[in-house]
Amino acid sequence: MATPHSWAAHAPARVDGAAARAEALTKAYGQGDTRVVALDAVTVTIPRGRFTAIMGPSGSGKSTLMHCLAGLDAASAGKVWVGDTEITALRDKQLTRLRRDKIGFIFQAFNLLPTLTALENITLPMDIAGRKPDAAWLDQVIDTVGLSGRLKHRPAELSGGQQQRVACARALASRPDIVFGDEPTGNLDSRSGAEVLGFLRRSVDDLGQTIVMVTHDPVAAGYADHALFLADGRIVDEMAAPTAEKVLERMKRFDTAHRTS
Ligand SMILES: Nc1ncnc2c1ncn2[C@@H]1O[C@H](COP(=O)(O)OP(=O)(O)OP(=O)(O)O)[C@@H](O)[C@H]1O
Repeated sequence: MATPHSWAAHAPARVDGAAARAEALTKAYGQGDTRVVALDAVTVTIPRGRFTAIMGPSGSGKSTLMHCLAGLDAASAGKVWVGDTEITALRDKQLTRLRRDKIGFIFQAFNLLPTLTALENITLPMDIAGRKPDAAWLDQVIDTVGLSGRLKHRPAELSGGQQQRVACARALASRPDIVFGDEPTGNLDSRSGAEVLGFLRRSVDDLGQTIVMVTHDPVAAGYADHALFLADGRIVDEMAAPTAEKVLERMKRFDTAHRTS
């Protein structure tokens, strides 16, 4: 399977600054004896116009990091910025607006509305926000996801991979600054997963999108420009131009460390 070979080969035109960043980001759940530190003073920068994969063993804090960077979960300490906006300083209403206008989400479950067509699902968040989609951009997104012939179909008439491509198009339709994916291929067979990952890759290369994806799958991480590795709530390693093989090797070292600790 083709995976990106080098960072430079996939560099899009727009690679200026940080799409998001965190400084000493700490997230703890619970109190006293039941307190769990899911993120322990994480400092990280998500580069604009790149595809970043977040990897690590189960329970290492991947989803928590994504949720805090996306403003879905509040930090216990530290600061988070999306673009130039410090989201840890925003009130709920401002945060909701920022999430709606600047961030796209793709989840493991496709979360499509069964009664709406593919096209209606894609434009739903913008319809709710009372915003008109940019027609040229929407055409480009639909073209990139390869759904042009299926826009009138309802989710039940689409394969899992096609449904997730609708969810990808929905995340991109409002032209967000950053798209977060939490195991976006977790419910797909490997062929459908490859389709979705290929689309995410193209949205970075052709549309200049910024993507952050949490995944367990080394093959999925091989589509990214850059992988971050979390363990016990800390970033313990980074890898430029990851390949499935290199990521698998790195993940095996976690297993060994776990067995010997
Ligand atoms: N709502 C919560 N309440 C209490 N503890 C939580 C909560 N959410 C996460 N945790 C704990 O925080 C730690 C990090 O969880 P997180 O879901 O971020 O890990 P992960 O790397 O995404 O795991 P997985 O790969 O299994 O999805 C874990 O120990 C988890 O049990």
